[in-house]
Amino acid sequence: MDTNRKLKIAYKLSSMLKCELTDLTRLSSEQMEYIHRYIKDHVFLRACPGSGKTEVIGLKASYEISKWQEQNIGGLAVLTFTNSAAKELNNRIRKYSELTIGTHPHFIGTFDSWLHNFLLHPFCHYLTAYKGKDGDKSIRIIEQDSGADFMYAYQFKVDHKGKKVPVKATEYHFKDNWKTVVGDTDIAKSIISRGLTTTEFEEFKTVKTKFIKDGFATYSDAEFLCCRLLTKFKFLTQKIALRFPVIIVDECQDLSEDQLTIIDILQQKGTIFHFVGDINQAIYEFRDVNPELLMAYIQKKKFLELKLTKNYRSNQSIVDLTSLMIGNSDIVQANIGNLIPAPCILWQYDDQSFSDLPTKFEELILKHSLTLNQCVILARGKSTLDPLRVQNQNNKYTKIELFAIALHCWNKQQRNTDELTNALLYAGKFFFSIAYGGHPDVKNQYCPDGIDPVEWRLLLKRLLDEANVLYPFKANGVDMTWKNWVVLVKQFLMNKWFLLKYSSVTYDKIKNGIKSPDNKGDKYVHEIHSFTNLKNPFRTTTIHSVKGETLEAVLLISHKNKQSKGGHHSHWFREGNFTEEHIRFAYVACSRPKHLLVIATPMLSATELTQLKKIGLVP
Ligand SMILES: Nc1ncnc2c1ncn2[C@@H]1O[C@H](COP(=O)(O)OP(=O)(O)OP(=O)(O)O)[C@@H](O)[C@H]1O
Repeated sequence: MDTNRKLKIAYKLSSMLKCELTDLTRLSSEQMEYIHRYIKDHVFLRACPGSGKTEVIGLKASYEISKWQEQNIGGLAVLTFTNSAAKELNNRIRKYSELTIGTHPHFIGTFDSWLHNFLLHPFCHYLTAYKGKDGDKSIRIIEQDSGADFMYAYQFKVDHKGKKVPVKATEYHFKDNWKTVVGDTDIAKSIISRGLTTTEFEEFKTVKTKFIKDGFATYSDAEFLCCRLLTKFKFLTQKIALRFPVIIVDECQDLSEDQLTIIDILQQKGTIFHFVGDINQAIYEFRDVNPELLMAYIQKKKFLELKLTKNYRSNQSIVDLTSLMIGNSDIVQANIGNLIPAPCILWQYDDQSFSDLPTKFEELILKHSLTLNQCVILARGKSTLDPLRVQNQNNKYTKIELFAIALHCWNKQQRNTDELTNALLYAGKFFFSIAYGGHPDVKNQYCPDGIDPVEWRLLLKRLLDEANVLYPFKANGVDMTWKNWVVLVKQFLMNKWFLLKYSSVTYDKIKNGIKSPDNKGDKYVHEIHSFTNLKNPFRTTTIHSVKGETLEAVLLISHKNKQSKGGHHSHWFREGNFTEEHIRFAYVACSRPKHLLVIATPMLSATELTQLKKIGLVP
């Protein structure tokens, strides 16, 4: 698009929308092209990370809404997949358009809320004959992991691996007009994958039918029921297609198979679809999302493909590295310069240095004057991160301090999950280090070899409960010093030593190691409170939870062993094979930061090191 045309469109839009001319002149030709594009063609806007999708959809929707009166029928739907993304879209559209209070006849929200409000709740009872309660026939959505008591009415037992295993109606769903059952939990998947007998299949179906007839559905059931509704009641499909003649789907890579079926039915009745997204950021395989199906659909229906190829988020080094990860040979241009000379860094850790990673990251952040709360530590799974969530500055607690912290976390009023995890972790480390030899493994709360991890956890819980005599760290209402507290701890350990099954030493052998921290004998034990508040200063979270975000720096940590499901660096960087979901997870993580990306791996072989250097990481 030449400059004159771009300027002309910018003038036109600024007179129609609530925005300054400069908001529009900074847009790229690609962005402008899509915003100004005729709405009545099916479009796939293929966007690279950081290409300003949200901004572009906000402007596009505002522009279409401002012209909508002419069309006089139905409304525009702008759909996305998480509540936070829906909120952000809503804000952008309101910022540029005249929408003030409601959005009628338009709809801006999640795909699920759109489906439930316009199809499931008002019409599903025609399909299921649900009688409703007090005249309300809307469906109650039940979470897949619901532990509610009433769910026992929708549970049955299946023979599996020599045992009777309970299965709830929330653990699976049907597709293909009740012909196929799909597991949604590990156990249901495992049962279904070994093949169901006809009787078992019928039992799955009977229990699900009862669940649905009683007015309940999981999210997957809701999609299935909506597919059934649209297939069975053609007049309804026609009405929905007229009600929403155009639908824009943001983050289209997250569309599930059933959602795609719903789209296809409406498309055949005339609804126009605009898909906006990045196929390489599809990370919802667990709920039947397969980007290949989406691409096949786009090609079959001959969607017009437009592209956003400029990255406004990250510097060129980060952009180049992420392109290499997914085998993208197109040039993606970065629009910000390098603030840091070599912004893609590789660290290697061993068991000792692992816990120092946050401190090392903090030093780097401060050195480059980045904003701490815009920097995040990421891993694929929580287990990699658990040991890093809380620690003192160098994580070198003495044995007795570990025990005091464990008790402090355990006895917190309204203990949250982090505190529970930490209490077990610190207690595990304490008892492991005083009573057992061997290789410590943080994963199962330092469970010693030969002990069942569940048994170990129960033992830790029992010891922490029975140690309530040692907490709070007071005697007769007065704060205790370490010197005095050690005496009580020793007494406790002597009495409870028999509980530490298979310990490799006797209490007598270890008792001298139970002592006050160096130079702290006369200090108060309760000062440990401030230790436990010394959280690692970073948001420490999984890749899933930063999807769609822009950050200043990311430390992405590889799990230490290859057995981790997609959490090890060898699952992320695969020459010649770019289709696996593990790679897309790493791609989402690496494409979040603006200025700095650090990848921390366990010690690497020479070949691995060469491979990581080749994609642009600097050791
Ligand atoms: N034309 C532009 N000029 C300057 N900055 C822009 C432009 N378009 C978008 N941006 C900025 O680029 C950043 C990334 O945009 P955004 O978060 O919308 O990307 P995205 O396409 O949704 O990325 P992802 O899919 O990776 O989450 C934002 O800070 C946004 O304000």
